[in-house]
Amino acid sequence: MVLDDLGSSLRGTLDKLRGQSRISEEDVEEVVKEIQRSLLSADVDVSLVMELSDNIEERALEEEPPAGTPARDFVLRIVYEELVDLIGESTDLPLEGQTILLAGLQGSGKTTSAAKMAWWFSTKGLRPAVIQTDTFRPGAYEQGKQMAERAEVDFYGDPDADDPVAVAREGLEATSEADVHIVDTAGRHALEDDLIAEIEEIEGVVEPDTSLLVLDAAIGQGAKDQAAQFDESIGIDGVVITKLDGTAKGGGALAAVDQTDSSIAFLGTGEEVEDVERFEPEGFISRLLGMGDLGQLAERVERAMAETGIEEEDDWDPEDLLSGQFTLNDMQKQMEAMNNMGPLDQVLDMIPGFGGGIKDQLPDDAMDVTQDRMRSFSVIMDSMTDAEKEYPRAIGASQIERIARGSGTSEEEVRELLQQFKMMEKTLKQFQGMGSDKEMQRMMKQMQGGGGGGMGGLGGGGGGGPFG
Ligand SMILES: Nc1nc2c(ncn2[C@@H]2O[C@H](COP(=O)(O)OP(=O)(O)OP(=O)(O)O)[C@@H](O)[C@H]2O)c(=O)[nH]1
Repeated sequence: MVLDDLGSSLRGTLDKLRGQSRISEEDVEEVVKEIQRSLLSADVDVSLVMELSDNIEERALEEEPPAGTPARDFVLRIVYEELVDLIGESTDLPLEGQTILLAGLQGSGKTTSAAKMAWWFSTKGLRPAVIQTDTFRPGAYEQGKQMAERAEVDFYGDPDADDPVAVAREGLEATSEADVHIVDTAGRHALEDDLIAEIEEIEGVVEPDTSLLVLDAAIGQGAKDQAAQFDESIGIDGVVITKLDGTAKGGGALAAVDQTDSSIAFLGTGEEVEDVERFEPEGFISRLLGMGDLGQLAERVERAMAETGIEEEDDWDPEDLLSGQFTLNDMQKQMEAMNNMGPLDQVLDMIPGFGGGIKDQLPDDAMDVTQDRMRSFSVIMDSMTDAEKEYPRAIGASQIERIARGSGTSEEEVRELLQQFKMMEKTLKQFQGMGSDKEMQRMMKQMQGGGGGGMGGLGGGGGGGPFG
């Protein structure tokens, strides 16, 4: 993830300010250096880094912290505001009928992103269609068609055509019932004149509401020139950063955003159609700074529940993870849903207060429930009584023996299940009171509004002793 490194290094630096009420010039310098180091190693353009760090330095030294605000919170608020300012708002994409044109170099991820975005719009209740105008790359038609099938959205393309402009025109007609049209275009190795002329023609026919530049997160400094050229020919309104699952960088894309004076629309985080996130600057930066991002978590949970078949009335949301209301009876459902949400590591990062060090104190396998283990757990649970599932702590040796016999497993496996339950319960209890949606909003308000009090959840404050 872009700037992933920034969160942990910055937290370390900021933690040194804990307990201080005033901030010295050296402290500010250290924070600023840490930010520069992280941003530069994520390929962020040098001039952007300098601008950001100058602003932070100036404000931290010149602004007067509101009375009673600890130095750490004050600096953190400035860093947060300046990062929001640098990264900007998310590209405006209203949830209504519109046409989106995708541009980018070969292999940047346009075809994949077209299907992902269409999928995203479909989850918002719209009817999207993908129009594949890439008549240049053999296989683009088939790939686009398959991805659109996976996303369960309309698709138009013509494998035998050689005029992309005609395909664009026919595609819009053929998919006139769709609300959102996403027009994929051909990429070339580099920006060649014929590519530019072609995309200008397509743009003329399609008349997009929004033109997005698709960039591979690993692009680095080259992003700037590319963005400038596309911007000049068709006008770029936003950027889609792809392959963020494969690199810790992505800063190059920020230069493209800056160059085109645009914003980030979507982030691509994998090869599947669901591996897409609408870019949300506040959530993104909160996550980056270790404040968690409950918005994203809620969206993932919603999706995971749909896949697991957990009904709405089961009422399982991230708050349940934080509330400590946890029995063996529902552990199974939660494990399945969690498994569907992706690596638990990432999920935990989204919970406020969790990014800040507590996770590092957990044994590696604390919550590592593989599918095999889950299967064997569910066989064991089938041999338990309802009361045992409600109150697993009351299960004694003779019951363990009975359950093992009944489920055709060993006593050791039953103990392992109970151990897992205890670990999860204990871990979840640690979150209790550390963060909730309201708490998160309160923290954000404090950061934005400059109220006193502490950023309680940050830096892994509360929690009590984890596993020994
Ligand atoms: N891991 C990962 N792979 C991605 C992502 N987005 C795209 N890819 C992969 O990157 C490769 C290129 O993606 P395409 O969507 O074909 O790129 P394109 O820009 O349409 O390529 P051209 O049609 O040749 O211009 C494919 O193998 C995709 O599966 C992503 O977010 N993560």
